[in-house]
This record gives sequence, structure tokens and C-alpha cells, in this order.
Amino acid sequence: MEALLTLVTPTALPDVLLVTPARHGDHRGFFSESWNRARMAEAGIDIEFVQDNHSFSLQQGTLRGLHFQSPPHAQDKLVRCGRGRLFDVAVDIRRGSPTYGHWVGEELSFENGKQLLVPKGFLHGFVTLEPETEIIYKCSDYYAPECDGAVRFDDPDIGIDWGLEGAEVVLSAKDEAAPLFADFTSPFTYGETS
Ligand SMILES: Cc1cn([C@H]2C[C@H](O)[C@@H](COP(=O)(O)OP(=O)(O)O[C@H]3O[C@@H](C)C(=O)[C@@H](O)[C@H]3O)O2)c(=O)[nH]c1=O
Repeated sequence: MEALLTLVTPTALPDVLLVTPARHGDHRGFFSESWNRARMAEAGIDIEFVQDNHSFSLQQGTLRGLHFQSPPHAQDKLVRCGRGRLFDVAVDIRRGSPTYGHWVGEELSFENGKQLLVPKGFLHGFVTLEPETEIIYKCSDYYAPECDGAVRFDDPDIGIDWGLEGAEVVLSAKDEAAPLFADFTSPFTYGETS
């Protein structure tokens, strides 16, 4: 039977949530409310998003991350895949958090319609699993380049399993030059960001 409600399920990291909006299918395809502020507030996700981002990656193996914006322009992000498939990752960087440095990853695709809520105090990154993949995400603060920060996607202390198995990744120059986790001081403190 068709699911009529948006499903909100926890991931292995408390505060990072998997959101699966209902899809109403018919002979034309489907219709889905990808964001409904009132309904999500009832489900405990009460966020005022102010900016939507859309990026397109040509090649499979394009990796963007791991990124954050520091306070006072920290961002909650609600991430979904508009076309293709990607592996989306959040890393807890709230100093003093019981899960500091832990990561969680979810496959988001056009097919599965899943969304990942990446709160303030977490690094965010993704790798595309297909060519010509699109990502769309809502942000709770505006782009503030002076608050932009990054950590290496392949940091050994974080140890994310991107499923790359030695395949080459396509990176920006900024991500290529990102610092290691050990050389990074997080601007977030557990309890102050969520
Ligand atoms: C993030 C961002 C970038 N830009 C510009 C700056 C630059 O000229 C161009 C590309 O920027 P970047 O290389 O930072 O784009 P990208 O590597 O895709 O950065 C994004 O990665 C994912 C993982 C995130 O979580 C986002 O918050 C953001 O950091 O777009 C904006 O105008 N507004 C924005 O909100």
C-alpha cells in the first residue's frame, strides 16, 4: 500500500534524521511534498530554511566535502537527490559530544526519495554514485563564505567508508587542500548547537 505520511527515522547518530516523504503515484508518475514546514514541525523538525541549493556533478565519483559553516552562520541542511544517486555523509564535530568524530552515511537517490537532515555542528559531504547526479538541499542560514570551512574527506581518524574501493575521486581545489581532523579546531560545542 502507498505510504501517505512522511516517515522520520533516526540514524546511528542522534540528531541526524532520515526523512522519507510520501509519494502519491498514478499513471503520470508521482507527486510528493518534499518539504512541508507545519507537518515537519509536528514531527519535531522545526526549522526555518532560507536558502535552497542545487548542484550538478558530471562524473560518478565526484566528492564534495566535508564542509560546514561556523557560527553565527551555521546551517541545518535537508538534503535530497534530484537525479541519479549519491552517498551522503554527516560527521559530528560538536566538541564534548558522546559521538564526536563519528559519521553516518545514507544512499539518497531519485528512486528512493530519501532526505537526510544534517544539523548544525556536523560536517556534510557526499559522493556521486552515478554520472549526472543532482543534489538539492535546504539551508537554515545564508551562504557566508567567511564562515566556510572544510575537513579532508579521507581523514584517517574519521575513517569514512565512501565505498570507493580505490576509485579516483573528482575534487575541488578547496577540498583537495582541506585540513586533517587532527589539525582542525571545531567551532561547535555540544549542547550549544542543537
Ligand atoms: C555553498 C555556496 C557556494 N557558492 C558559490 C561559491 C563558488 O563560486 C561556487 C562553488 O562553491 P563550492 O565549491 O563551495 O561548492 P560545493 O563544493 O558544492 O559546496 C557545497 O558542498 C556541500 C557538501 C555542502 O554541504 C554545501 O554547504 C557546500 O559547502 O558556488 C554560492 O554562491 N553559494 C553557496 O551557498
